[in-house]
Amino acid sequence: MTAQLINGTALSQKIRSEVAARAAALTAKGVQPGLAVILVGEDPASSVYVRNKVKACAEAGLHSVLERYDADLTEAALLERIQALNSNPSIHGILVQMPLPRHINPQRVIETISTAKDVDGYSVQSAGDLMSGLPGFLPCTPYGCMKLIESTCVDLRGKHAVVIGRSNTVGKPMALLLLQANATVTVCHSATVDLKSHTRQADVIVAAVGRRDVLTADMVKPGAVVIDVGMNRNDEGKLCGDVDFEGVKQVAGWITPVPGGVGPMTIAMLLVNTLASAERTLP
Ligand SMILES: Nc1nc2c(c(=O)[nH]1)N[C@@H](CN(C=O)c1ccc(C(=O)N[C@@H](CCC(=O)O)C(=O)O)cc1)CN2
Ligand SMILES: [Mg+2]
Repeated sequence: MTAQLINGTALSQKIRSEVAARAAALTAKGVQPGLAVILVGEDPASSVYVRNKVKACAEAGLHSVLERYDADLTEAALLERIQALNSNPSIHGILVQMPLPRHINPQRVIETISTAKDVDGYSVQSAGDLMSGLPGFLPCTPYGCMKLIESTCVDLRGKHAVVIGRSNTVGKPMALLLLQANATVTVCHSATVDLKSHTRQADVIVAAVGRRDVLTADMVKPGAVVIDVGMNRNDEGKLCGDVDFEGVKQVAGWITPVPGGVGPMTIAMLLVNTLASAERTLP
């Protein structure tokens, strides 16, 4: 058996076209959705991601501003910039690219972003909204993973989903979203005893650890849906996920590749959130 590929690049393109159509309609009503992207420092990967976000905005008809600062920007100066963007009516979403330099407290930064503009869905309020089933911005990566799972047409109701990883940005919100979709959810992590005994029972596995080969073929039930959030480098320096793709695709029913799976969906869902934020400003 060979798994069917879940193509995140194709799905993200489709979502971005839908965003473009809705953004055009909103712009015609006098509200062009606007995103502010803040990058502090010179991290090469982060520079690529913010460039891709700005480009994705332009392609979908969203207006964006990119603010780049040197790595020695003070936390106070960054908070001041965020406050200015909070009160700028042409900006509907504010995003501070992570990771930040070590002298800046990321939680303080995130909490300074107005909840109404927290399109990364990282704030305590957004997390609480998700926890409570209230409307709010969903964090882009787990939101994208849900869209990838939906695209398989596998009904999550009553299914066993195993999330490997418990980060605030992926693992925990992922578990809540799967729960909301009526799956039975297990969260595994670094202290989990016998990870394989859990994953072997799973109909859906989301691997979000940040370490390659966390999930191998012997750990997967035949036919399972496997979503790989990892972004690592193999011995040849090639990008790879947390899943042993070549092995697991022989067993799984569906699988996301890296690259071309979850990554592109993160940016697509950022556009969805920014558009939704702008739509909320209409009377
Ligand atoms: N404020 C935020 N910071 C960070 C986030 C985030 O959602 N908000 N997520 C990551 C980085 N990230 C977006 O910011 C991101 C990472 C990867 C991709 C992506 O498309 N990856 C490609 C491969 C790219 C490559 O070749 O290097 C893929 O998987 O196909 C998009 C967005 C951390 N920081
Ligand atoms: Mg807040």
